[in-house]
Amino acid sequence: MIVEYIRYRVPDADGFEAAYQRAVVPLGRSPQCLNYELSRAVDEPECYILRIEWTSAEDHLEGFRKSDHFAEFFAEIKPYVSNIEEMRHYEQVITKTEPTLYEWAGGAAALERLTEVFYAKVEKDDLVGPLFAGMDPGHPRYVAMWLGEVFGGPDTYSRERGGHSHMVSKHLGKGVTEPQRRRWVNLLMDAADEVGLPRDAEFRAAFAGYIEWGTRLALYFSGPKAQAPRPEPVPRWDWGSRPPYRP
Ligand code: HEM
Repeated sequence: MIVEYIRYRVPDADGFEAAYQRAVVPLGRSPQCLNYELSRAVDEPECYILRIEWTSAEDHLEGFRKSDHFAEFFAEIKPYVSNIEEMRHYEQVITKTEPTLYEWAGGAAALERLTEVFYAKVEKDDLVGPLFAGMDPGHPRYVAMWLGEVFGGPDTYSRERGGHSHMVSKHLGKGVTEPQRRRWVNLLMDAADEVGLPRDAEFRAAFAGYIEWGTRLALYFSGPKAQAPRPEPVPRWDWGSRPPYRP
């Protein structure tokens, strides 16, 4: 993640804020933008800072800047370009951070244990087993790499396995049914208990949230209406509205 700061000095506060209200719609829709915030200086109301979290500087410059979202965004804020005093990408050096879901889960070793136990169950299962007939022996490890990256660990899946589009393409045409999706979820949750993934409510809610979301996407991408995936970064999942409980 990289943070872009844009500092403005703008006399026309109302017009500027209204333009940004419109501009953040395409900005927020773009997959490269993780978050944004526009703030006004309390002691000097002409000064604004726009803070945008991007998945990476390259995703910002090569992905967002070349997308239709950028064209829409730029059309709104173009009149204020000459008011920019600084525009830079910043790397975080020191921050107050929560542990990632990856760290909380126990890192790569815990996720590899999880997927090993899970796929052993999958292979024996009458409903989902046939989908995985002839499965690549590396599959459990690849899925552990994917989960690790999603949950805030290293970007190994992107670097070694072709990232988001490769993962999605593996599901195309598989024709997964809703009962199969649900069985996949149930078996994964059983495996999570069996290998001792943390049982606290906050972790399990975030974990289940991603699994619910991810399996519903897998269902869609495996089905007849699926469109080929657009290039986009591996999704990142975090604690949501419940950070880890620490008494
Ligand atoms: C959160 C949900 C899911 C995640 C994170 C996930 C993850 C993955 C990943 C990373 C791959 C590609 C591995 C590689 O790099 O080769 C893959 C392939 C596959 N997934 Fe999923 N998946 C999910 C849901 C599902 C569901 C619900 C099903 C079916 C019930 C399913 C069936 C398959 C199959 C059949 C393959 C191809 C395996 C092969 O190469 O033979 N996935 N999945």
